[in-house]
Formats: sequence, structure tokens, C-alpha cells
Amino acid sequence: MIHFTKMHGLGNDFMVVDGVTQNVYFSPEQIKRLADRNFGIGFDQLLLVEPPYDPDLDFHYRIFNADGSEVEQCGNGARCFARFVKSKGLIHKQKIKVSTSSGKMTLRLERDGSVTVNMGIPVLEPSKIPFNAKKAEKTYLLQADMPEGMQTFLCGAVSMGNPHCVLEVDDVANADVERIGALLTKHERFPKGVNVGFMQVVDANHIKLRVYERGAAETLACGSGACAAVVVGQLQGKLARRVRVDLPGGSLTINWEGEGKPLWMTGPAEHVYDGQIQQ
Ligand SMILES: N[C@@H](CCC[C@H](N)C(=O)O)C(=O)O
Repeated sequence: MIHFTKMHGLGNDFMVVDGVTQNVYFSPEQIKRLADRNFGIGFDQLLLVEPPYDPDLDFHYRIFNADGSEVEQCGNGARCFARFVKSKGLIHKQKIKVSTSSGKMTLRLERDGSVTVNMGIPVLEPSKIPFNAKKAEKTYLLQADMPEGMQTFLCGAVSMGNPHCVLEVDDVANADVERIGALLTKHERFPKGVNVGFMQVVDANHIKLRVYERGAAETLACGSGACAAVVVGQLQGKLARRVRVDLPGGSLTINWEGEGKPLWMTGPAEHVYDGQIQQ
């Protein structure tokens, strides 16, 4: 049997598995089956906790999208990860150092139950996002072939460890997230695919956001997407350093002091249930 925990961060839901005390392997096909909301457990991402690769760190963890693809970063997952390792007694500290395939992160369990994550320094260099562009810009023109003809989108692009493109919209509730998101997530200028954010600026300290995630379609919240939107909005001169991000599943607080500085995300992480499956 494999023991797992179902968790969520603002409705972005996870199957979390302790791969420190259990010997586990999941093939992409297995992950797809388990992620299925009708025939499986149902989740946006699978988080697999592993021992650290570096004596400096407490854990390593791997992230898999619902389509079985392995990815580099997950903001909501990082908060759930911190709650998971603490509640399972795998660690007794409030400050946890972890790595994912995108690098190192520090997670801090707050007294009120929320978790603060140092998401690292946002990467704007196109080749490192990766995004096909000659040089870093605040806004790029992205052309896409839609059924109604060629359309041009204005977007910002940034890596938070994983690739994001952010479009500004007037009314996020009525944005065509499903259709535009599905098209841009596989845009040829993003060779590894991209998470597509639709951002409505309410004021300099407040945005509304929906995200069409690479490998998972639209989710109720995307933590790294919230960070990416604040980076893009700030670089475009529309946002302040501290921003409340309202996603369909709830709100996050993002703090960023600007280019070259690390970005901080604070928000909730909830336990749903513990379960077990036959391997
Ligand atoms: N939900 C996540 C992001 C998960 C990975 C993403 N779909 C990707 O493919 O990069 C978050 O909260 O950041």
C-alpha cells in the first residue's frame, strides 16, 4: 500500500506522497489515472517528497502535473509541502529548506497556519524562461492562429522556476481563459510550454487572476502564476511592492522589491484527508 495525503492551496489540489519512508515510483500513465477526477483520486499536481540531495537542505521534492509531466516549480504545492512534512513528523522546524528541479527554496510555517515561501529571484532572461525572444522586454507581442484568424496578444513573460506568460484583461470573470489558455500554453515561442495568466489590475495593491496551467488546464489557483503576474505588473509600472492576488479559490499576498530581489508568497495550505492505494 502507498499512503498519501490529499491537500489543497486555495483549491489547487494535490496528492502528496512521502517518498522518504516509502519506496514509491509513479509512471506518467499512473499519475494521469490517479489525477482523473472521475476514475481516480483527482488532483492538479502530485507532490513526491524525497530525501535531500545536499546536506544544507531538509528535503527534495518532485512535482508532476495531472497529465503526468514532471515540472520544476509549484507555489501552492510548496505551502502544502511544508504543512505535510510538519504534520507527518518528518521535521520539527518552522523554517524548512527544500529543493525542486528548479533550485532551492525556503518555506516558513507561520503561527496562524499560513505558509510563507521565498520563491527566489524571478528570471526575466528569455532563453532561461525559456521563451523565444531577442532580449528581455516588459511586454512582448505574441501572435497566435485562432479559428477566427491571426490574433496578437500583449504579454509579459517570466520564469518563477517554471515558465509563465501573463496577459492583462479588463474583466477576468469574462476572459476566454479556456480557449486562449489552451492555445497559448503550447505556443511555439515557449519550447517547454507555458502557464498562461489572465490578470485584471484592480489597483496598485490588488489584482484578480485566473491561470490556465500547463499540464493541468485552468485551476482554482496557481501560486507561481500569482508571483509571475505581480512581477509582470510591477515591471510594467502598474503594481506596488505588496499585492493581494485574488484567484477563484482565494487570495495570496505577494511581496516583491523589484528586479534582482527574491519574491515572497504567503497563503494557506489545507489538509483534506489521508488515504492509501494499492501499488
Ligand atoms: N499549481 C502550481 C503550478 C504547477 C506547475 C505548472 N502547471 C507547470 O507546468 O509549470 C502553482 O501553484 O504554482
